[in-house]
Amino acid sequence: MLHNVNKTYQTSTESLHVLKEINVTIESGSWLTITGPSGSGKTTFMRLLSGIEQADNGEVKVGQLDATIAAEKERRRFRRNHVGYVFQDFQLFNQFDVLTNVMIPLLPYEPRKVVEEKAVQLLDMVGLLPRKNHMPLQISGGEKQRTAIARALMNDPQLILCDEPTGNLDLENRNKIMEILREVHKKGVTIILVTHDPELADYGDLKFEMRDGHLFNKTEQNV
Ligand SMILES: Nc1ncnc2c1ncn2[C@@H]1O[C@H](COP(=O)(O)OP(=O)(O)OP(=O)(O)O)[C@@H](O)[C@H]1O
Repeated sequence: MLHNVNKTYQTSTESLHVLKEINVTIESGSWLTITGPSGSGKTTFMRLLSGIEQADNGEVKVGQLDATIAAEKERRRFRRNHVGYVFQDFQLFNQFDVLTNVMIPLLPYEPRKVVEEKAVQLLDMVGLLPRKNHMPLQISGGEKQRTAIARALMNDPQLILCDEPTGNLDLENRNKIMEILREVHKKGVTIILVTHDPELADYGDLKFEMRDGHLFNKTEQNV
């Protein structure tokens, strides 16, 4: 839930008011899609939800976390335990194989054997078990994104933030990624998807558009 939220970035030369009076309530288990021009504030919105950034004012509450007042350490713990983040550019570690990339988020916290078993299960779910020992540079873009999704699911997140997850992919891979996200959503995970793809923008229970830092609810117009 975001209530009257503003976010400004301060650079050496200017103050950039990126999010303006954002108000939105997202029910647990829903699927929210956000479209909007480049630079309108979509990624910043996601960064507030994940607790990476903090708002200037207003309220940001995500599950049990009051991100407005929580300290950095608490926000990091919340992110680690409850949030999965999927990026357009995958953000895999090229020096580690697919399996290790998926294991990374949990490795510091659980026994290696347990982590590996879980990573193998998730790689199986996204259809990548045969690629588990490949390096990221040896797999396709679609496979990289499926690896990144498996990694994002390692902590059994209640919320998955997908920032243009299919932006670099062809139609076939886009559809595969969406199919996986749909399966995850069926299990009750909340999904927030930022996309420029008009077909994907039509997907979801809630449809919003970000324009110049304002978030507009487009849901009613589509029902
Ligand atoms: N750390 C930062 N410091 C200063 N300005 C920033 C910072 N991060 C983002 N901005 C600026 O804030 C504005 C919104 O950025 P944001 O990444 O949220 O947009 P976006 O809608 O996600 O764009 P795109 O669709 O291109 O990813 C942009 O003008 C960007 O240049």
